Amino acid sequence: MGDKAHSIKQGLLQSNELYQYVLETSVYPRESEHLKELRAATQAHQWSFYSTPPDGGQFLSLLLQTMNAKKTIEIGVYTGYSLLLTALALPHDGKITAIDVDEEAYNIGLPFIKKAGVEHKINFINSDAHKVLDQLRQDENNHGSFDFAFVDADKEGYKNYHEKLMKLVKIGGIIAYDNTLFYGTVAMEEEKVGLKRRPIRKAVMEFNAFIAADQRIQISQVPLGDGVTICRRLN
Ligand SMILES: C[S@@+](CC[C@H](N)C(=O)[O-])C[C@H]1O[C@@H](n2cnc3c(N)ncnc32)[C@H](O)[C@@H]1O
Ligand SMILES: O=c1cc(-c2ccc(O)cc2)oc2c(O)c(O)ccc12
Repeated sequence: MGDKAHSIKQGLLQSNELYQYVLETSVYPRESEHLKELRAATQAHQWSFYSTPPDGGQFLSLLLQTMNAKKTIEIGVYTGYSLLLTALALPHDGKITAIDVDEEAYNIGLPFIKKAGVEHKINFINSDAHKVLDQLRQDENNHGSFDFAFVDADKEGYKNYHEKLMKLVKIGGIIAYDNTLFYGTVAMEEEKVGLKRRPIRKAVMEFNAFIAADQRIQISQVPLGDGVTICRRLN
């Protein structure tokens, strides 16, 4: 179900055919039915392109399970594709703090989260994530307590999120940032990028340079989905 949902996009690959090949060979056959259903329900929504692409999602799921993540934080939930894949990847007693200003979008995905039997792992906070991170930081018990963070919200806020998350994620923990190649616009001349995308492209480019210079983390720029940068906290 919903396997054509991403057929109009080629992601960052050379061709649509190659992207379809990856999806149909390696991703869709292994995607949970709950994720397929949530993805299909999201298609009717006006910002369905916000949803984490299934190939990027599959990678995050592998990462979460490889590192035995138990306590995670997600900034930018939308209808919950990345949230549901995280909840499915965590153990039964895993916990996710999920933050978004848009509760209506979350309610579109919630029935699928419930059907998958993983709602108990999720603490959804309907608020501005910058404020929530400030509140979490005020309690020292939260310092170094998260195994994993996924950031997929306001791209202009990524630098700010990074400083706050560096306190909350444990040494050896992972912070994953989505859209760090932003449709490939980061490598395009500004004049060739549509006006609407320019401010986000600029913010993403500044963030990429900033993160590359941060010696407190190890990084890898993964060209999956819309580009995901994986950061491991070193100290
Ligand atoms: C790209 S979508 C997230 C997609 C989601 N990860 C998924 O897989 O479907 C970005 C979300 O960030 C939320 N957002 C933007 N700025 C925010 C902020 N300052 N605090 C909390 N949520 C924010 C938006 O409401 C939107 O739902
Ligand atoms: O085109 C977008 C825009 C955003 C975006 C920009 C600013 C915000 O405050 C929130 C979201 O996010 C996107 C995204 O995550 C994606 O996967 C594709 C496109 C966009």
